[in-house]
Amino acid sequence: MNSVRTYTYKIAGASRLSPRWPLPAGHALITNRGLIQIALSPNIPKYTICYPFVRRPSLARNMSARVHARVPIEPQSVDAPLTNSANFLVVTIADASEAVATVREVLADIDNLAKNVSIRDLDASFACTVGIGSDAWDRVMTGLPRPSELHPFRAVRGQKHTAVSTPGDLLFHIRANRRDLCFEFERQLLGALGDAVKVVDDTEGFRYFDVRDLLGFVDGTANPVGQDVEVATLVTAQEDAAVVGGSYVVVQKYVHNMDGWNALSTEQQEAVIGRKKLDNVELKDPAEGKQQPHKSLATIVDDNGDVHEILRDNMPFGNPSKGEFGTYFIGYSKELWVIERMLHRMFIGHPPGLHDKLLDWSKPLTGVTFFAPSADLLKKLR
Ligand code: HEM
Repeated sequence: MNSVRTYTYKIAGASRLSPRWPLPAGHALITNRGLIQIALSPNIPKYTICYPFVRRPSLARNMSARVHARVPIEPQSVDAPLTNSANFLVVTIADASEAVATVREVLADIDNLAKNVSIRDLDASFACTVGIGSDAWDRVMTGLPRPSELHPFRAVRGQKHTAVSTPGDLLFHIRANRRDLCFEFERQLLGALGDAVKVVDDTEGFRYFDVRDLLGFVDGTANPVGQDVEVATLVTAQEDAAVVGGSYVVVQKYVHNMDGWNALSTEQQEAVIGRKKLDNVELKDPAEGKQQPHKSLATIVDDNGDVHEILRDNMPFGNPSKGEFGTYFIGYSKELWVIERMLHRMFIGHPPGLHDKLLDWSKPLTGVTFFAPSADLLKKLR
């Protein structure tokens, strides 16, 4: 992947220069939306002001003073660490205009609601990320910019399996190392929302042994780490200057046919996933045109050879007494098309017809797309 990173800051009274991409390393660009983007190579520290500015060095001199007063755009806690417990709460918003007003109030104040709970154990890595669905965006975020790629989840119909599209206006991805913190936050949140919303799904996820899913495989290994998390998940001005710092979020609640899965040999299961079960070592990809494992179908390489990563925070869920065993898939990306292409390759197959065999034992019950705006954009609801 390209090693040049682009950071975006809000600055006061920015002037206008027409965007020119890609921005070379060590160059900065002032956009017409009051944002400055600075492309840095790894050997230039993050907060250095870089010269020359694109096109107009005289403007650069004027701007440098203002850049010192920059305020980094604050994302939501998309990059929160993997935790032991989580709730994936999906709700729809009632029709009444008072309902929208209540939702706006609660979302604008969500950081304070989170503080109520997180302070009670600062080591528990409590975080809540709010996602807003396509239809709800125009109702809730009135007067604020709309993410350019945001649209309702598009069902993907393969020959054998379908990625269904289901309702959902808001997602609350609640995470903590303590179940009681997730519970308490959800209690306060739903209390504040009252009958402005209707819960369509609330899945309680738990960490299972060494980060394994209920199929027995370590899940999350190929996630980006360190600075690559931000690169994979947060929209920059290159993708969409209006919603910088936000992230697309796709969720799907899968249930597994455990009897069928357990009837396979370990080698058959490993061929489905593309990794060894015990030590998690990656298997070699089969030849092009042959049945591909899950991990290869979910790897997106563009025409330039760049890999487009996403951040997953999948969680097992279930209830043995009801025969329920599942994986809640959640993927964050700065580009919605990346997750959509993964789904296409999984359900239609690559080549078409050779779908992801994981689906023969995993059925999605839901499918919803959201956009998690930056924390700054949420505060604009105040
Ligand atoms: C039943 C649901 C699913 C299960 C149990 C599951 C499990 C796994 C496992 C065990 C791995 C290999 C280890 C790792 O890198 O994490 C993996 C990789 C991956 N999965 Fe899934 N997955 C599921 C659904 C999905 C969906 C719906 C997507 C995307 C739309 C997805 C995207 C990925 C990606 C991007 C990788 C890493 C590929 C790589 O670069 O090696 N997964 N998954």
